[in-house]
Amino acid sequence: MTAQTIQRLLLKRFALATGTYVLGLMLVWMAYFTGYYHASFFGIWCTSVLVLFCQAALSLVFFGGYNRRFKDPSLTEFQVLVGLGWQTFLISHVESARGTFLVVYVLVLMFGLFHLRPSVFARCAFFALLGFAGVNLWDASHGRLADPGLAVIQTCALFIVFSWLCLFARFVQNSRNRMHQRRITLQAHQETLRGMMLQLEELASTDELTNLYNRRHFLRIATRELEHMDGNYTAGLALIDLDHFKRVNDIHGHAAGDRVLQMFGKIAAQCLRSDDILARYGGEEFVLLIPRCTRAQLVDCCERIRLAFTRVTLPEFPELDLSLSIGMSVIERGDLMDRALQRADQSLYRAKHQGRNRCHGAWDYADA
Ligand SMILES: Nc1nc2c(ncn2[C@@H]2O[C@H](COP(=O)(O)OP(=O)(O)OP(=O)(O)O)[C@@H](O)[C@H]2O)c(=O)[nH]1
Repeated sequence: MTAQTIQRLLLKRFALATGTYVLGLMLVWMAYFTGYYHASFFGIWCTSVLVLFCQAALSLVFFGGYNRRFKDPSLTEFQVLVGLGWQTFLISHVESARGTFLVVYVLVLMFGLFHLRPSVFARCAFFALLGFAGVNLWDASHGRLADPGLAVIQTCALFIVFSWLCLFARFVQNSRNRMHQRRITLQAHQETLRGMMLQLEELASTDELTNLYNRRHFLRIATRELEHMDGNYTAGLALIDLDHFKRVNDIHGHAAGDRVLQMFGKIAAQCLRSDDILARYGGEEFVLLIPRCTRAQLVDCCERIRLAFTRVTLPEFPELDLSLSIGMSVIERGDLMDRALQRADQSLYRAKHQGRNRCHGAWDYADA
């Protein structure tokens, strides 16, 4: 959850609390007009203004984002304590209706049930009980408590309800912790799965001998590249085939052949830019796609690869004489990959038949 989403939730919660205060005040005024709230009109008016003023000040804190500077940006404990303070103040002004207003204690504490740590919640409940008992004791000491027995029963009832709420708060907190733990475990599993997916994708797209892309992956990304091709540019395609590779295998063994294939991958990659796409097309044949490339640039690049490969030496096979042939084709916007590959293949065929160790472009024949 982002900080913004959390703040939006906190604002909603604060608005809910303010709405509850307004309803509470309406209840107090009803109690006043029905004769159950004992205060002067000025007194109840001042209390109402003060309650609304407190909420207005808190709204400045929340809507100004200052709540984020606190360790607990929801300011739940503070809000609950303020609510309990007002409730105790209300209780001290009602006598026969005191029992009716007890339910407001539960309402205020419910506000902190899901957010406060069990110990903090218990502290708030204790504060509420102390307030209620204190008001009754104060009234008793001033001879104003009409029914002391009822006050004792009410205090005991509050104690039982608060104890139950404390247990419930602990249960809620434990459930939340368990869910949090599960979410973390789930996230860790997701990370592992994502890593495994990446590994699988890499395995499925890479030729394990040369570490180059395989044919399937090349066709996928090359086709995508052609689809997004800019009409102002052409792309270069080359089919590269190692010359007399069968001989390498036959004379020096399969391991030597493998080393040569790996060497080619390394050497060719050194001659290319990072966005050029080189792949093993099959056996000792490779394919290269150079995005945004002119005919001249394609020839330059292929010649560079050809010459670099002829200079390759393997210390364990010093007598190896390596070369390769390349068939090239330029792709324009709207061209099909299959057709471009066919042109490059025909050029490669000609390069082979004209003596190998050379690069041939499809345009050489098209223009002729
Ligand atoms: N060592 C090794 N050899 C391979 C691999 N894949 C294909 N080959 C061999 O590559 C050789 C290809 O031979 P040919 O298709 O006759 O081609 P060539 O000998 O290079 O002849 P030209 O292409 O006409 O120059 C075969 O002997 C295959 O066994 C591989 O992964 N490792």
